[in-house]
Amino acid sequence: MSRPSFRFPDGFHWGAATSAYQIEGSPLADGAGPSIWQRFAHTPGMMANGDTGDVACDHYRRYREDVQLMKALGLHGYRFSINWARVLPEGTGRVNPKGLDFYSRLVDELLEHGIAPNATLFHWDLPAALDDRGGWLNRDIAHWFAEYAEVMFKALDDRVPRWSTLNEPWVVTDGGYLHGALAPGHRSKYEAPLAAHNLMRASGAGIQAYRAHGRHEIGVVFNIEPKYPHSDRAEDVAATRRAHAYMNQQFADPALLGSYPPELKEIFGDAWPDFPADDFKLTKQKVDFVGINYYTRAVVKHDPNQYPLQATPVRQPNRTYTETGWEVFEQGLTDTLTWFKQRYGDIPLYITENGSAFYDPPVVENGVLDDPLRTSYLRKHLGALHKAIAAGVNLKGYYAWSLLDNLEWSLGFSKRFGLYHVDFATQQRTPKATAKLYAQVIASNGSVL
Ligand SMILES: N=[N+]=NCCCCNC(=O)[C@@H]1[C@H]2[C@H](O)[C@@H](O)[C@H](O)[C@@H](CO)[C@@H]12
Repeated sequence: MSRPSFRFPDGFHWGAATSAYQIEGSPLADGAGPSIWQRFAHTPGMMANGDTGDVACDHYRRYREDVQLMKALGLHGYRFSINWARVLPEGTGRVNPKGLDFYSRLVDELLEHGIAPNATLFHWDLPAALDDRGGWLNRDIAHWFAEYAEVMFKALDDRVPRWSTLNEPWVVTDGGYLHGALAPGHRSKYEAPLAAHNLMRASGAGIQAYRAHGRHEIGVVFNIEPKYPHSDRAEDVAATRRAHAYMNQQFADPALLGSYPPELKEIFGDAWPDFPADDFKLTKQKVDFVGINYYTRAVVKHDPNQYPLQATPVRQPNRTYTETGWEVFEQGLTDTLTWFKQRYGDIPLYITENGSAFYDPPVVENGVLDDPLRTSYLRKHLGALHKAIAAGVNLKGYYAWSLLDNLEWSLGFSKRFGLYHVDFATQQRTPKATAKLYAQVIASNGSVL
């Protein structure tokens, strides 16, 4: 029987992704202001092993070397984020030319090597100066973000073909405002919905600014984690519906439908504000694409003690789990994409992040570090993409998470997602077997799978 062909559509865009605080290092160099992650990482007890982004992958200084790694993979594009506080040290007003210059040099280096820049304006590292003024809890942040976005568009839109306003607003509010595990470390059921709403107001204002100044494409990036009921009991089905609305609709609905799902009022009760109707004229903007970050699924059961969802994930027997505790479940990627199209219409989609953290014994043969579990994850999830495309999903590209092993936020450097291994003591980059496979996938547009 002939092997199934996994050839992807002509022109399919293959990339890799990173984010500023996770790889750059030098967080306060050349006039940069502190971000909330610079502040959070230096707060005792917040970071595994006391790890910080002070050095990380030293990308701020080694970016030319890292562009060579991208070129070696044959990447079509590179998704990176901009540290807002490098460019606007106080978050608004004064522009730091050296901060802007770093991103201009990075973009030029990418273009020189035929790699399309894909810039994310906000990947969690809010300027600390804005957090001091209320941050995502202050409705003025929609204007602060639009001002920052306009500075970036005027500086780089001549060379950056694709922009995203936000990366994964759900993680910002769930981790940073409800549970407190991420910066800025708040724990409030009243703050989380306000932050979520202002994130989407800001995203809308950023898109409006792009329509006035930009010439290419802008979108927004959501993490979507499909939810499956643990049983067909009504309480488990209802818990699954709540979990789905909370993670997968809370941000896409105001952005793409101009409303919130009713489950959010059910979840937050008196903590769910009555938002002004006019706000949805701002949150809902035409997007040129949506980025979807997919990692895993959740099997959900009712749990009256779990706050605020009254739902909890159920670990599945006889399944492979990654180092971050995420089940390898590639069917969830296909299901996510077909669901997204069914709910929001035929919007061009990119997988803007997909990858896995596994422990790899440091066995290097012929200059390559073997990582069979990560390679298997990639193969399975690219196969799942192919199924979604065959089902009619308008998928334009895929960005592997991540180019480099990097700072996995409060989990530190121990969770390694990179196509390239990083020895953080020496900063030596070493390709993993998954990098070699990915390069073959790109060169053959998927046919090698
Ligand atoms: N339970 N559970 N569920 C899965 C929910 C995942 C939420 N976290 C992400 O998606 C983050 C995204 C982030 O952009 C990147 O900066 C992170 O390094 C990766 C890896 O963690 C992923």
